[in-house]
Amino acid sequence: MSEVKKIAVLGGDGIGPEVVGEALKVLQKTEELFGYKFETEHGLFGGIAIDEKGTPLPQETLDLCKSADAVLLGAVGGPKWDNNSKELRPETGLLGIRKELGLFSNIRPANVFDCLKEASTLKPEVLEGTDLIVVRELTGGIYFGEKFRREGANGEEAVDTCAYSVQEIERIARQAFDIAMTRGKKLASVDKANVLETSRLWREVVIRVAEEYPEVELEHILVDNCAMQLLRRPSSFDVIVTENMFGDILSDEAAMLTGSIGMLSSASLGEGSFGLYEPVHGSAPDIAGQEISNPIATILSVALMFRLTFGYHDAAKSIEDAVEEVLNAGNRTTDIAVDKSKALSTSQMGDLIIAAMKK
Ligand SMILES: NC(=O)c1ccc[n+]([C@@H]2O[C@H](COP(=O)([O-])OP(=O)(O)OC[C@H]3O[C@@H](n4cnc5c(N)ncnc54)[C@H](O)[C@@H]3O)[C@@H](O)[C@H]2O)c1
Ligand SMILES: CC(C)[C@H](C(=O)O)[C@@H](O)C(=O)O
Ligand SMILES: [Mg+2]
Repeated sequence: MSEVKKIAVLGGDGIGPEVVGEALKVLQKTEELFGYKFETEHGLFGGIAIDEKGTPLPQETLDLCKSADAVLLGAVGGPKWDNNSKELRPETGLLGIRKELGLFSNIRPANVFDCLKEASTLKPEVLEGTDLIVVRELTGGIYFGEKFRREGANGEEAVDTCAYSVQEIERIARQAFDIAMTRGKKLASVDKANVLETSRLWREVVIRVAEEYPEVELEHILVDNCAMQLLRRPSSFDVIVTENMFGDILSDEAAMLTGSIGMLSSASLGEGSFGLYEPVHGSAPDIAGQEISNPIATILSVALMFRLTFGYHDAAKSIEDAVEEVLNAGNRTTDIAVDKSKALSTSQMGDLIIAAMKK
């Protein structure tokens, strides 16, 4: 009998609750197939928490996450809260939870399913063999630097500061090298060292850490060039490590190699096995409530949770194989469909995936 794993479930806003709903079906199917036991507890987070509790990250939600083995998150945000002050923005809760839980490493895999090459805007021959992971630093940089307004020579100015310590760069670099060692032993470190002081330090530290990993082939690449090379030679990348904001942007770009942002899963990790798992996409207000969102990113995030936090590799493989089987059979949600008139709903896609899961 396996021990019960406690999962804090934060549906959030927009399409968050609907994609998380499909992931919960996957948890239930895993219990039936593999005998693993999960206890799920829901928490208010994001815009809905602002509406009901007056803050995007209520203390009880944070306590719930801290008492859990892992967190499953949908997405937060939406136009309703866009003009709120910083404290009352859903996104502030997202940054807060990452910081409070010490989740400095954000792993965003982009592997291209052969049958989805048709959904990508790139030519199939350019995509051939593309399987990369973006390792994004998640609790530092410009997102967390001092921010303020001031009176400048020409009137009001806004200031965002970007800081990185050696220790912050070292730990994310080690994570990325460790991941590269388990894969193709290639690491691209992305920075803007021709302009930014934080990037100069980033490069120095990555070069130092690289001495511990002589087997890994290290490439330094400037972020603007990387954005271009991701579209020109995506299959040449294995692991990409970069700072917070560059990682945010490059991972959305990498999503389009897979066909849709609705395909990209993520794991946010700290020093231990605890992790927060969420799709890379947001709350998609433009399609919220229509039941047409793609639940695969969230379902694949559950597979990441099984692998990285629980060590349930059999169940993770069952999910990944089921997703591939369902896609190979031609099933598509709107975002990845060529013929949109035949697209499935969110729950139809979820149901097909759980039906395809095997022990
Ligand atoms: N982790 C998060 O919670 C997170 C991440 C990104 C954005 N956001 C927030 O979400 C809100 C909307 O942001 P945005 O529109 O820039 O980005 P978004 O990722 O929500 O949507 C971008 C586009 O992708 C589509 N899309 C996203 N997920 C999809 C899915 N699963 N299936 C099909 N199509 C999908 C949307 O319909 C939209 O056209 C903002 O408030 C933003 O701050 C939250
Ligand atoms: C919503 C926003 C704060 C968030 C980020 O920039 O980290 C999102 O874009 C993401 O990628 O998770
Ligand atoms: Mg983002």
